[in-house]
Amino acid sequence: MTMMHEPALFAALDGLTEAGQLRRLSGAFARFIGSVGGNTPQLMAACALLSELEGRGHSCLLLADLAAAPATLMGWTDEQWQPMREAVGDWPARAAGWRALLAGAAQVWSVGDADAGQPLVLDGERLYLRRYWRDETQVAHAVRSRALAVRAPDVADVANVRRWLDVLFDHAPREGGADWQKIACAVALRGQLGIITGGPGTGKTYTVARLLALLFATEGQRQAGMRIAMAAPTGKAAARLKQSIDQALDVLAAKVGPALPLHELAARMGAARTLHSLLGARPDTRAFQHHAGNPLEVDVLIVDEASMIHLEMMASLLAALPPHARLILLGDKDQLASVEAGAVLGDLCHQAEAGAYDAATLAYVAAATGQELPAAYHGHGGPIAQQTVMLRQSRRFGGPIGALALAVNAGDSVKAQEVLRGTTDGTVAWIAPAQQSDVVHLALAGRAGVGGGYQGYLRMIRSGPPEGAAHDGWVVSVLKEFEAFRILCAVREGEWGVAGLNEVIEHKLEAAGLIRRRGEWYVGRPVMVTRNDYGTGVFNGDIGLTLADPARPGALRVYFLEGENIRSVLATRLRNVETAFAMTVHKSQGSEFNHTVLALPREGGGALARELVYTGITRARNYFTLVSPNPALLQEAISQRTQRASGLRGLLDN
Ligand SMILES: Nc1ncnc2c1ncn2[C@@H]1O[C@H](COP(=O)(O)OP(=O)(O)OP(=O)(O)O)[C@@H](O)[C@H]1O
Repeated sequence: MTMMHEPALFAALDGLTEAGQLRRLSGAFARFIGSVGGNTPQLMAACALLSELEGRGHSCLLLADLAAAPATLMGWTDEQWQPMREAVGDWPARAAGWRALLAGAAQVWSVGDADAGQPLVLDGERLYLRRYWRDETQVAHAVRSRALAVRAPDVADVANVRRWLDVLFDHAPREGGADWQKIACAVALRGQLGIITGGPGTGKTYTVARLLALLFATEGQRQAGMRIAMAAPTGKAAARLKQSIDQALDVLAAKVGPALPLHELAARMGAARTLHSLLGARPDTRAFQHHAGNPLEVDVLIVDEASMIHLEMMASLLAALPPHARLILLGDKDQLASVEAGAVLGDLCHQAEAGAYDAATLAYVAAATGQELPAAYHGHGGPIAQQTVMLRQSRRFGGPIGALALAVNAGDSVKAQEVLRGTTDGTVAWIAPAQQSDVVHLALAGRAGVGGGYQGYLRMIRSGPPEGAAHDGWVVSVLKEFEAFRILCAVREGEWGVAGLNEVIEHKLEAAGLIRRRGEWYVGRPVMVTRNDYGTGVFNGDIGLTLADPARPGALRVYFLEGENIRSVLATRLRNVETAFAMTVHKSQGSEFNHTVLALPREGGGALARELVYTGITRARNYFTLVSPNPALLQEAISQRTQRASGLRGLLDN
């Protein structure tokens, strides 16, 4: 049956799609929902918005947002919004009005009522696609029960913990004050969940290596069979985690000597894996081999770069973890959230800055570390806050890059501009207003006095391996040289996006004689994998370099660096890849480059926010260059925060 309102509403949805403001999928979803039950224009409009928001990373639609200002929420102009507004007619101005309306729809399950498996879920003041509601509820439940499983260690145990902590952290923090690293270890030790957040170089891996040693030291007989696994969302981040932990354990082993067999611990840990591989991803299905019915065989699981984990993955991970196992999440809560829906780490850490530690935690921390936390960190933060510690002092990020990251994170664009303009030692530079040719120049030769640029690794490729050098060793050095520099884009499309910049950079490198393009594949082409491919063992986000195959004249192979090792795949076997001289900030998470260039576009279009700029800056190890055609845009980006609608915080705090 065609309803009276449908033609106008369909036209409005199509209009928004054509204007690039609505995914085709969102319009189709609204139509689908309208076709499977009684249909009102309000319900269909809400569905289109819900689906659109899901595509932008939100896990639900807040009815208050729906009632207040959908155009602002969606970033639409009044003109773009009006046709939909008119087609819908009566638009309730209060969340309660929407709630009553949606609760009456046959396609919506109101939590608490009899469940008939409807596709939409109304939970309080939030409307969900069922899958996200289920994932969110499961994550909240699993995380809470882990956090609540805090053991109250007896006095002798706490004394033992304190003794070991004093051995493992044998000097006071540099700037005085609380030793958050030590506190993080103590807190993570007492339960099945430990969340350690902090910016780059604040010692997350340093701390977790000590936590492992502490576990090893305090578990007594149980340590012998302790199964430890390490994972991260990407292969690169996993390899980095493994490398840092191994190094930290080496240093520690030398320090503690035979009192603790740390080499044995390191040997027992094995490689770090991607979450996909840990959970046993299978081609063509979202289901994993490991789940509640077939849990992972681990006692301790350390997961790095947790800000990149999306809601569905977190739900799968928690489901697959046996109840007795300890989960340690490491990550920077201020980084960009996952591309897919959810901002799980941000939600879990929403009280991390404040601490909000209750009396029991404060007493335990005092007993286990000898530290009385200042009143500013006291509170009633709920179970997750008790198991969360934020590391606040960066060891690597002093100087202008650190100051810039701090200013951006604090939303202080005046300070950020001061650092960008006032830095004279070359560590930070701002090219604005910039031309595309400025980026091209950086891509070729880097910045004067600072270096970088792609000519270094391309020259190494042209010269080939030195006499007598092993091929694999040479490939590692070429890959490392390539990894020293990267151009990051805030957006995908347009002159200042990934596609536009890759095109002009390739052109320039070819004109300079550094690459010779013969069709899609050529020697020196950096590529990024855009889809998991189980056949070849490459995963979304992996970055490789194309080189001649030493075993097959004329053939090309793509080499991927993992720690000190390489993996390679014949170029012709890789289907879902794109050129990666320039890549998005999103895809750069989990990586760091000696010199990082961040290119902002001419206009923001709602895509730019503080988290994106912060994530871009913190990818730089020693040098950072900001390139922007429109200097005013930086301020706009810094003032905007990414807010993702989710019910997770509420569920966690209840
Ligand atoms: N308490 C400390 N004393 C001495 N050195 C430290 C301490 N904490 C961290 N470091 C050193 O600082 C550097 C950064 O630490 P680490 O790699 O653990 O930081 P991170 O937070 O894991 O960084 P990333 O964000 O890159 O993962 C390392 O070289 C580490 O050895």
